[in-house]
Amino acid sequence: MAAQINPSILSADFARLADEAKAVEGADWLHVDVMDNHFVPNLTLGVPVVEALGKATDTPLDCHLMIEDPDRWAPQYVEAGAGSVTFHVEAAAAPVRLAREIRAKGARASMALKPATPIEPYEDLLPELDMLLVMTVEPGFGGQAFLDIMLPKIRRTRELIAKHGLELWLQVDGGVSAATIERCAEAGADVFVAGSAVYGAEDPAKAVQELRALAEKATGTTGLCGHSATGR
Ligand SMILES: O=C(CO)[C@@H](O)[C@H](O)COP(=O)(O)O
Ligand SMILES: [Co+2]
Repeated sequence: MAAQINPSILSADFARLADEAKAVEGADWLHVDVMDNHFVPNLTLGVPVVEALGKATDTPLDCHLMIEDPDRWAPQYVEAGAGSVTFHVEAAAAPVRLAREIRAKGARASMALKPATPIEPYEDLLPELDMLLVMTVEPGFGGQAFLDIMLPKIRRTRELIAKHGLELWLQVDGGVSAATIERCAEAGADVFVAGSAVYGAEDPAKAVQELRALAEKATGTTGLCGHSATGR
C-alpha cells in the first residue's frame, strides 16, 4: 500500500491545535500522543482534547496512548472519535481483550512496543490487531534521535506479519525524518509518525508530501505489502 504519514501533534503549537491540525490536512492520520506522567515522564492531553480535535479536522485521529491502565481508558478514546487507538503492551493487563473491545467499538486496534520490548512473545496476538507500533525512541518526548538498532525489530515484525498472511499495518514512531524514513520503509514499515520533521518544517503540508515520496521511493512501489490503504 502507499506509505502513510501521520504528523504528531505533540510537536505542534498547543495554543493553536485546530489550526495546526488543518495545516497537515493532506496527511493520512493525525497522530495524537496521550501521556499521563506515569507510564512516561510527561503529561500532554486527554479525552476532551481528542474530542475537540476530532471536530476541528477531517483527518482521522491516530491516538497513541502512553498511559497506565489502558484497559480502562482506551475505549473512551474510541468514544471520543479516534479512528485508531494504540495501547502499550507493557501497560495492558489483558491486551487481547482490549484489542477486541477497541475493534468492537469501531476503531482500529493497535499495540505498541517500547524499544526494549521484543516482538516474538506477542506473535500470537498479531491477528487481533490492525496495526503494530515499533517505537524508535523511548516514549515520552518528541525531537529525540532515531534508534537505528530498532531496524532489525521492524524487519522481524514484517516477517511475522507476512508469515501469518495478515493485513496489519506496521508503524514506526520517533525520530522519523527525511534522514531516517527510507531505512524504516526498507525494513518494512508502512505507517510513519513524524512530529518535529513535519511541524518543525516551514511548510508542514509539503513536509508530509516529501516524507511520503521518500518512503515510496525506498520501497520502489505502492502496494508493496499488498494490503488495504483504507480503514478496517
Ligand atoms: O510518541 C512519541 C514520543 O513518545 C512520538 O509520537 C513523538 O511525538 C514523535 O516526535 P518526533 O520524534 O517525530 O519529533
Ligand atoms: Co507517538
